[in-house]
Amino acid sequence: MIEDELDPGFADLFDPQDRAPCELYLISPLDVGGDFADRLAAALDAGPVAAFQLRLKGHDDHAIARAAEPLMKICAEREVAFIVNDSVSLAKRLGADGVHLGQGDGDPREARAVLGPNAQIGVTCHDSRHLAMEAGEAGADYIAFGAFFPTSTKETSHRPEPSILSWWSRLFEMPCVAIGGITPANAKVLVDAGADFVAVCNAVWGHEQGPAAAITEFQGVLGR
Ligand SMILES: Cc1ncc(COP(=O)(O)OP(=O)(O)O)c(N)n1
Ligand SMILES: Cc1ncsc1CCOP(=O)(O)O
Ligand SMILES: [Mg+2]
Repeated sequence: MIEDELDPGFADLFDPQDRAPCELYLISPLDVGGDFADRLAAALDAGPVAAFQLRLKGHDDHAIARAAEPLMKICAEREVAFIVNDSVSLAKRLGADGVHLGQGDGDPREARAVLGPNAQIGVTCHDSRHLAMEAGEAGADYIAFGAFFPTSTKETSHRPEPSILSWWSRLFEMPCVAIGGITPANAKVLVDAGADFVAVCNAVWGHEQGPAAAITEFQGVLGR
């Protein structure tokens, strides 16, 4: 595989185990109505969370902006980064901390020009080392690999091996996010491989005992 040939062989340049502890990156459910604001607050109060991504589909910007307002406040009060999925213009309009871009969601360079130097810009890289290096060159702040495990949250067609996280974290300081079907029961392999963040949706919002219980369970497996 051509991408494997890009590995220059500096296998132990950085040890993934020496990186900062892995942190939680929460992805919103598609419906943030009803009591979701209370559920978000409960989740964020249950343990450290680095970032929350508002991931809504099929709504116009006005509706997303209305939904975002109380959630942004909850995040800001707890110093949790508020990331908008898909839309640079919406991230700008909301004054969000950053934007997450898929491969079809726009160019990180244009996002930087619009959002400025302090914005967090993340880029989906599926299972591709090539896309990850491209995103790094384009000025991304983090790259995301996935889906590592089966998920019903999104249709996915890429299934990286955890070793892609080790490869990345040995060579680059830029943080890498692992996403896709991650639960407290399967996260450890990604943490040990070098994930800087695990991005999670269903394991938190769909947890039988509620989101706070999920956050507590994740805390038990995020240490290296
Ligand atoms: C942290 C993180 N990683 C990956 C994705 C997926 O982004 P994308 O490929 O654009 O798919 P959608 O989420 O837009 O359906 C993400 N949102 N966040
Ligand atoms: C948005 C996204 N991108 C790749 S997998 C995925 C879904 C993550 O949600 P879950 O943690 O429920 O699998
Ligand atoms: Mg997208």
